[in-house]
Amino acid sequence: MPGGVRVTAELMVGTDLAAEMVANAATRAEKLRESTGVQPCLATVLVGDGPASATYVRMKQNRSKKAGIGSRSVVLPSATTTAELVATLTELSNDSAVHGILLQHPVPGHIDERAAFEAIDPAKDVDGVTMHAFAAMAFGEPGFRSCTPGGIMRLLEAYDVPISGAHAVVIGRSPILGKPAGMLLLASDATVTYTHSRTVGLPEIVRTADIVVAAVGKANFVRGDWLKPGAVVIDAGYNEGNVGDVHFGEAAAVARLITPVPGGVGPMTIALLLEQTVDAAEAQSETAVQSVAGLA
Ligand SMILES: Nc1nc2c(c(=O)[nH]1)N[C@@H](CN(C=O)c1ccc(C(=O)N[C@@H](CCC(=O)O)C(=O)O)cc1)CN2
Repeated sequence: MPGGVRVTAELMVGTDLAAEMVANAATRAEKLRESTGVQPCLATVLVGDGPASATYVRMKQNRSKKAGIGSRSVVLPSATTTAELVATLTELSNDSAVHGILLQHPVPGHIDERAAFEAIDPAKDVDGVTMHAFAAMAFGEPGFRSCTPGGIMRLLEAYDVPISGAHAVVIGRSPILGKPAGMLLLASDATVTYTHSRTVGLPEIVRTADIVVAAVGKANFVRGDWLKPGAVVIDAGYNEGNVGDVHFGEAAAVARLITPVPGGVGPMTIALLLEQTVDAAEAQSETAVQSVAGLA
């Protein structure tokens, strides 16, 4: 928690809710193992040696392990080509012992990340990065959610934030965060404004928001005087040193509700990943049973 600041906003804490979700996923994983002998398994794919990405992947593996979810770790060199990465993801997609696949974002710049994401079988896309998952989010249909955006929606729900009719301003348009976050908010009947690096007059636009989702990857980027008093502020930033995209001290004096960094959106991201891995394992073992019975 950022120290020494005057906080008038209520904190939207993700840690407890995330812990509940992980405990629930662990119970379901255990039940599945007892009833079918199947242990949910998440394959993580990391390309290159970026220390932050390596840390996040390790966190995902450690938390999987604690929840009784198996993990398969694939680490590829920075020079990996798009074709090689696609081949790895296709192989994992065809491996019946793997139920969920996560390709850590970002991949090195020479790789076509969209082509790589699309090599993930939608049934194993527990990180919600394929176009299939995006369409389900956009149309409000069931399916895997991108983990941070899905986690944000759970937090908004847990804190009874009215979404229908609210003006939500999303800052950032990354494929794993800003874009799907806007789609999920739209599917819940918010009026959504996407903003990004080419947006003109960003502070004025943000000042009209009832809900602000900051997902730019720039530490302390959103200032207190950009916010409408009483706004709900979701800080989805994960910058070096555990600093968010929102200037917490300034924003917490203006907002009604605000997520802290750390302890806000971050833990929800991993909790949803584990929950969706168990969802995938349950669905795949059900399909396997049906196919043995000649029903699938
Ligand atoms: N394929 C994906 N790539 C990336 C994603 C993603 O969801 N899918 N998200 C981001 C970062 N990220 C996971 O990869 C991530 C960042 C931070 C946290 C987190 O829990 N942070 C803690 C603080 C860190 C700590 O406890 O040491 C917090 O906010 O409380 C989780 C996930 C990038 N790429």
